[in-house]
Amino acid sequence: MVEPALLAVLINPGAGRGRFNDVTPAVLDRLAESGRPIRVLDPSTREDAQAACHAAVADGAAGLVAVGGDGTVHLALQAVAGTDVPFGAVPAGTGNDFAAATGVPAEPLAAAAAIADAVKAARTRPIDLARVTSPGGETHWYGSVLAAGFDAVVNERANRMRWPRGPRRYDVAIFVELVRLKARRYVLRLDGEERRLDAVLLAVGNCPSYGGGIRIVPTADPTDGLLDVVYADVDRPTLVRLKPKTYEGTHIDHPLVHTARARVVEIEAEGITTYVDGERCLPLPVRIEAVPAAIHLLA
Ligand SMILES: Nc1ncnc2c1ncn2[C@@H]1O[C@H](COP(=O)(O)OP(=O)(O)OP(=O)(O)O)[C@@H](O)[C@H]1O
Repeated sequence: MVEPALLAVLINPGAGRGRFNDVTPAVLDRLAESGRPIRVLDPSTREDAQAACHAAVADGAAGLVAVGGDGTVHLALQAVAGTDVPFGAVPAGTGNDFAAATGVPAEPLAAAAAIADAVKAARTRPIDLARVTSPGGETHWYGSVLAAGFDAVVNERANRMRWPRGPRRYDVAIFVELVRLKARRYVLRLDGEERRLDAVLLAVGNCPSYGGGIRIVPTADPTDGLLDVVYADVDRPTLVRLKPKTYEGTHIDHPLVHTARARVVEIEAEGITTYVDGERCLPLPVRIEAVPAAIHLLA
């Protein structure tokens, strides 16, 4: 008898500061209700995790499931994008923005049950991804948001800092970068149409949010085949006042906050390394392309 193709499950035990580790066995039980043998991938480094995802896809897995937050989803997306291997997300991170935007149940066990059902019924939904390319041809996929302004600079500073640990590091990085805040000169090309602008904030969304519910690109829709862009040139007090509004996405009502939509977005500026799905990505300049139906979501 031929064994049915197995369901590969990438688990990030560090996601959500480990607070979902207790439910992992029950998540695996739910996934097993799909009737597929489960293969758990729990590599110890990000690089091993990436390699294990690619190997699972190359071996013809029936699906690849990421149990973790947006960083874990990001790793799995690099392997499933553009293939026929379906993808499932079980939200178990600090930020689960991709899962939230694509209609995945917020509760890990409910998400796992929905994936098992979808596998059994061979039911998937097409979801767009964005593909970022450097001038040298290096490419990365992302699901949620590319940050190329203040938020990217804050991430970069926080990553360089050794102290303090935990979320306090971000508070310190935000403070330092607010003090140093200055607009940068960008060249933005939207489907080839060039805009030269000064901005402190520039984000490109396939989905609306990052950072666990910050709706920085609130109009983004991962099923419309397009990317949404938000940029703003505001001073320090205005940026601080706009921050709480980003949770609702109402910052885009401010007259100095601009939105746009395109299939291909090109960005140039000096001294910025982009962040996608909360992960360090390519330095500018980059080209970002919306890729319709790049994954088949189990949900
Ligand atoms: N199996 C793994 N082993 C080691 N690192 C991993 C593994 N899976 C994912 N990672 C990395 O762990 C980091 C955090 O993962 P993720 O974003 O899923 O969790 P989070 O709790 O939402 O994130 P954060 O700690 O940034 O708040 C990411 O950089 C991701 O690439």
